[in-house]
Amino acid sequence: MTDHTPADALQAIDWPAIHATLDAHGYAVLPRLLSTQACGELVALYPRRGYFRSRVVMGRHGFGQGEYQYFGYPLPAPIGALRTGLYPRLVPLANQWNEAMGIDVRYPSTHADFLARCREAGQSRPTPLLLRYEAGDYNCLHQDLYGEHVFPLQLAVLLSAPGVDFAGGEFVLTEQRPRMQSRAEVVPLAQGDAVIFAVHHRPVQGTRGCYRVNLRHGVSRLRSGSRYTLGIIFHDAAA
Ligand SMILES: O=C(O)CCC(=O)C(=O)O
Ligand SMILES: [Fe+2]
Repeated sequence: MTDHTPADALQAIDWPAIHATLDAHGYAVLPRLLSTQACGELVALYPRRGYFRSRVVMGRHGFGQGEYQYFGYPLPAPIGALRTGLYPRLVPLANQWNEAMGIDVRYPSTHADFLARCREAGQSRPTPLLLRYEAGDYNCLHQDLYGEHVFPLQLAVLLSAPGVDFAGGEFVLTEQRPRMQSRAEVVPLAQGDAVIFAVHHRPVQGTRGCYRVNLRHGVSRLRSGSRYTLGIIFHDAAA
């Protein structure tokens, strides 16, 4: 979508189809959400420390191997626009999921109002991030929970070109169903593709009513090259 703004790209998406896919599988891919050029511009931010509030070396925390940096406020324009523009498209599904899971929380229709709710609970630090993996690096299965307030869907955009910039490094999701063994799903992504996925859990309709499955996501080991990702999480983090 080289000549389109993020707002145009979001406008062109068939959201009912995305919601149906998220309901069925817990994740959905938005092909070519970002152009090759936009991906390159985001990767180029990585060494520019002024954009970021903190850097995490994953190996120091047992999170895997590789590193990531959280953006500070104000977010770079394309990231802020994506976060603000995506949120209202996901609210109807987030509210349906909570209703189906018997969770009382409902989400306000604008991201500004949801961030205000986060802030009142002490969650005021921005969570969008850039991740960088080199050969041998990986991201252990995890959930991006940063406090009491959680928006149930998040997004990751692959900024590098698989097969060109790197090999291996697949995006992986696992689902743990109650009293059952976990199931893994590998999500093939091209450069600029985004995957929307459940942060924590999602409802699944069974023969005897609705149950919750617990999701985790991570990245398999990079065989070679380097791989960058943009992560967009809608709740902010506690200090
Ligand atoms: O690098 C990836 O594909 C996964 C990034 C991630 O864990 C996230 O965006 O929350
Ligand atoms: Fe994550």
